[in-house]
Amino acid sequence: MKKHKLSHGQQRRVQANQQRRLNKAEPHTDDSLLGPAQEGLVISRFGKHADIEDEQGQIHRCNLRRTIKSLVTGDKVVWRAGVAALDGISGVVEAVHPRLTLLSRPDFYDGIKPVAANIEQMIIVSAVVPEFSRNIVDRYLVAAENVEIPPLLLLNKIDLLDEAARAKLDDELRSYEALGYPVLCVSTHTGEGLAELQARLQGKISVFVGQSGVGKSSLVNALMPEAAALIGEVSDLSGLGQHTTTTARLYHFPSGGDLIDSPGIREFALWHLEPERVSWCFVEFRRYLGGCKFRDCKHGKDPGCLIREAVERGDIHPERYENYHRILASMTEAHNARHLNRQ
Ligand SMILES: Nc1nc2c(ncn2[C@@H]2O[C@H](COP(=O)(O)OP(=O)(O)OP(=O)(O)O)[C@@H](O)[C@H]2O)c(=O)[nH]1
Ligand SMILES: [Zn+2]
Repeated sequence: MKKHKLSHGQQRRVQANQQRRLNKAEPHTDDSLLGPAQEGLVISRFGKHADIEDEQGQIHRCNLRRTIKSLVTGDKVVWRAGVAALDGISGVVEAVHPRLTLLSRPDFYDGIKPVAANIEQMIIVSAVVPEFSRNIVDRYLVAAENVEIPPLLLLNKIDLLDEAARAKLDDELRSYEALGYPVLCVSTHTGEGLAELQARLQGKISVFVGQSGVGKSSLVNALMPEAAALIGEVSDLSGLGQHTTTTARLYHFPSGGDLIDSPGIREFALWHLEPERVSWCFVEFRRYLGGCKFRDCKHGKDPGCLIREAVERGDIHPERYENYHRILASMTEAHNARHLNRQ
């Protein structure tokens, strides 16, 4: 779509409106009444406010300084407490610390929208029934590699497998462990593997991602019974009435570690990446990248392709190679479909 140009008069009006909005966003707090600067953690962000947890675990609803360009759940901040005002606001966020990681999603208006910061572990949940899907797992692994958040493969509903099926699955899983990915089999029904999962959650911020029906809600329920009911609902501590259905929220597991969750995060998926990036996201391809005979090698039938040769030698799993091409093909298809829609 073509953007049309604004006249000078229109531009001035747009600027004046923006300024008015900014003025409104400025905290009505009197700086002389603010306490000393302290560290905090963003539990949730909505509109012009954020719930900040202090180092004692207390939550304060804060305004944001105008200088803050972006603030999301999981951000570590510097903030100052103020006198609780009638509207429930009791502090100001002054600055945001640099982020270790950032999860974003495509946004219709802004292109891409940040959703959560500082996630340290992406738990890719899949179910072993109707069957374990390498293709889905590989797509999520690419998504995790792309945002550079270490993944953990979690196979749920393990109670539904008999011994033979379990042995077959273990073979498949060993090929992922060989790539350096940790793998864990659990059952929220029998409790198998949950203690090990709790150990894996310690000391970091995790997210659960995976397709509908794999058991993410059951997992949250099993690990955090009292918070599960809240997730995806309105978080409204002050009665301000903002609906935050899609806002991500940070929860503490009673057994240690943190979870950032929202319906949007659970559906986190792979969107368009450049083909070179997809190749890089297949960790076992990295050592060969740049070494193929042709610089623009598509790693298909091209002569002198190091990656295909590695598959033929048995150094790369044939299904990983197949899924790599499937991912590229589905991206091209989606890209072409979008392009057609725009014409
Ligand atoms: N047999 C078995 N069934 C399970 C297990 N965990 C979850 N389920 C069942 O799987 C179904 C889906 O579980 P949910 O927890 O709702 O899955 P979800 O991933 O949250 O799905 P959405 O809410 O659709 O995103 C439910 O019927 C659960 O009872 C398990 O360990 N074993
Ligand atoms: Zn190649």
